[in-house]
Amino acid sequence: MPAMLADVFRGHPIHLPHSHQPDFTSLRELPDSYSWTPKDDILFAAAPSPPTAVETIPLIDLDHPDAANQIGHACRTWGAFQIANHGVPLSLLQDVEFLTGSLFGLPVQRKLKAARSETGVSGYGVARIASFFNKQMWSEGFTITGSPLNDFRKLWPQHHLNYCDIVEEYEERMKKLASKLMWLALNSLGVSEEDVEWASLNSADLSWAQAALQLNHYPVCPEPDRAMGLAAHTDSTLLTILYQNNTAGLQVFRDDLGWITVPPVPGSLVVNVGDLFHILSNGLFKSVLHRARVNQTRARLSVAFLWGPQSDIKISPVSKLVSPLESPLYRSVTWREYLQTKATHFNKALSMIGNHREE
Ligand SMILES: C=C1C[C@]23C[C@@]1(O)CC[C@H]2[C@@]12CCC[C@@](C)(C(=O)O1)[C@H]2[C@@H]3C(=O)O
Ligand SMILES: O=C(O)CCC(=O)C(=O)O
Ligand SMILES: [Fe+2]
Repeated sequence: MPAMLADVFRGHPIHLPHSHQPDFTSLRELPDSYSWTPKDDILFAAAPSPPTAVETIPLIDLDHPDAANQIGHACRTWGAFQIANHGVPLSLLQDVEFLTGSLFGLPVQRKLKAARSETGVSGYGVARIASFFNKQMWSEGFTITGSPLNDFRKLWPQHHLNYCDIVEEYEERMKKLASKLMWLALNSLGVSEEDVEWASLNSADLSWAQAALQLNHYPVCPEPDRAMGLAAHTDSTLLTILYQNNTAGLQVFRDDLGWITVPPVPGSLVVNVGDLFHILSNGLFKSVLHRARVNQTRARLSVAFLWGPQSDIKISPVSKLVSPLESPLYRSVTWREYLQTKATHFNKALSMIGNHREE
């Protein structure tokens, strides 16, 4: 029985005050505990892109004959891109958005019945990275790993089965899409299935992979310029596929450009390179630093499909991508070890896996 994501934080309890969430809707002013300054996050005030900025992550049509190269280029330059013609039915995206809105619209006491435990992954609460910041984030989240049945029964005693079906179908579609994207990106580097033996059993067998679904809600905020929806982070995944409702808020960071907003494109999905893909590609693909801002007029919802290998598979740079005269940039690591390193060292985790830490 492979170790599952749900066990990953058993030895890493974290105390987060899920139950002290304010009633976001009733606040006219931002409480001090939600007011961020550059002292709370050094990149908080880093150059935001002007509203007229033309540059943002590329939108790639998966039906385009050159899609693999476009994906490879986006992974090397931005670590993120949007996709159209991805094959996930619009009706399913709408169902997932409806489920997410309905979940966060429940009374807080009901949501707390499914609160995430201190050592758990699944359930309702603030993002796990909240423990690294002095200020609170203007958001609430719900994480799903494995079957959501038990949690959903507590949330919707009558309709939980319908919602479970939606999650199951969404995860099924997402895992096929994630695998397709991974191979398109790797193929663009000349890496094929024989070069990654743990993932190459046969392309229809995705049992080497696992995932978590993170639902996010960013309520309308009275003072968005001082608030933070989800603080800057990279995902620990191979790839993350993100659905955002029709409300801007996601930003990606580029050293040369600062924070760049990712405009919502109806029906499209955002793809982020995660830290494990950065490691696998020996640093050629960049795991993207991203965050979510909030606004004064429209609540924002997002759904992140966080995808990686089974917890005990060792990920190391593909040997074809390491020059014969150099050692790999990263040592090998399982997703379990990496999540645990991240739980303790947050954004330093990737450099801690590096083989050249003194540089
Ligand atoms: C598999 C996982 C990735 C994640 C930690 C988790 O165990 C489940 C939630 C994921 C999430 C979503 C919001 C941002 C993030 C950094 C966090 O705090 O929880 C990611 C984690 C991650 O990618 O490291
Ligand atoms: O809400 C967003 O746009 C970002 C969400 C995110 O980064 C995450 O869930 O990991
Ligand atoms: Fe993220």
